[in-house]
Amino acid sequence: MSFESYPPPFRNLLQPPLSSPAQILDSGWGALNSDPIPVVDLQCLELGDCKLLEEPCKQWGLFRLVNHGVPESLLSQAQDYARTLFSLTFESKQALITSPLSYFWGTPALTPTGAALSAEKLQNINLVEGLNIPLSQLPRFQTDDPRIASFWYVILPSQFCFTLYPKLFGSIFKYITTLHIGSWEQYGRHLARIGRTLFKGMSTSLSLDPIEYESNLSESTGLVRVYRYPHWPSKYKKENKSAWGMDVHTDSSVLSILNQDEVGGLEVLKDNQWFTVKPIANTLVVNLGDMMQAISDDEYTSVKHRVKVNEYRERISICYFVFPGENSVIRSSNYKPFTYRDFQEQVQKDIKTVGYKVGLNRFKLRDAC
Ligand SMILES: O=C(O)CCC(=O)C(=O)O
Ligand SMILES: [Fe+2]
Repeated sequence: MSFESYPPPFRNLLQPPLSSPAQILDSGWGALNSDPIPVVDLQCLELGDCKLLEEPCKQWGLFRLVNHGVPESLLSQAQDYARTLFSLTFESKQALITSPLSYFWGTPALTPTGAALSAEKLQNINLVEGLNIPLSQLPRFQTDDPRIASFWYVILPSQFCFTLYPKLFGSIFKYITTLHIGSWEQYGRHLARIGRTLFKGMSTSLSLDPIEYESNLSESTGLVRVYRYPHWPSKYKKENKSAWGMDVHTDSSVLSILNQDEVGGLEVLKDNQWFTVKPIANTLVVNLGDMMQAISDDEYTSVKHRVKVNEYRERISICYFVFPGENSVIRSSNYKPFTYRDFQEQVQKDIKTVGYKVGLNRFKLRDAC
């Protein structure tokens, strides 16, 4: 572990990792069968079995996705690039990661331009660093650094790759690209495809109006957040201080799709009980966000979740988020009509003034409470 790669306020909290047994990712049906988290098979959904979404979306607001069609090598390749990128010094990350990408730390709450919302207004600093990648703005991105460019390419939907390839990348990157383009360009496409299929299944299951279905999920809003959580030294544990990578929250998205490495730390709340979402090889984790709860008129749940930092090892996770079109109006009987833009503005205001996100309750009709 290199201390220089961490934001200065994290450094005096860290100490060299204690040796820990190598962790091996659980895999196979045995691991899935002994796990309380519900499992959804994307292939069954593609064949039209939308009923299988009901219990996970209503009772949990979260499920594990299998048979998602993303090659395992692509999932781990993205994690490897993220690890390399975060191992750059803090100062290089600040200098190299420029608009439309952004580098943030201490909180996952960002302004619309991707900057971290002022940490002193937040209740707690979270032990997390992140890279924010708004997919539709990639054509503006330019860098010659092959480490960033190659990570970048993993995420990029294919149409952008081909348009930008000649303009953006230097000769080293061109070489790397030639070797890997076939697999890298698939990553962005796969996540958009999965989001689309899931939302279609949910809309069918909820009998949503097809016109609402079109406007409530806007692929052009898709963004990727890449996170690194440092390990948490045991001396702090002895002092009984708690350490969170991310405080309890709900996502503001329609859907969030998570690719996590083997370290683990994600927990979800169901019926007042916290459950660990342990890493299982070749599975993705899907969260329903606030927009999905509103679209479904509270039939589905925007799940409360949090991330604990690991005592021994840093963790990488990569999350794809998709939202409604900024100006498309969400109409449901429990909420006053609002757009995602209204919602975001309210969230930003609440974080600045009260220190946390109030969320959907701001839009709930009184009679519906
Ligand atoms: O890193 C994770 O496991 C979860 C990230 C998350 O909850 C978020 O980005 O909203
Ligand atoms: Fe989240």
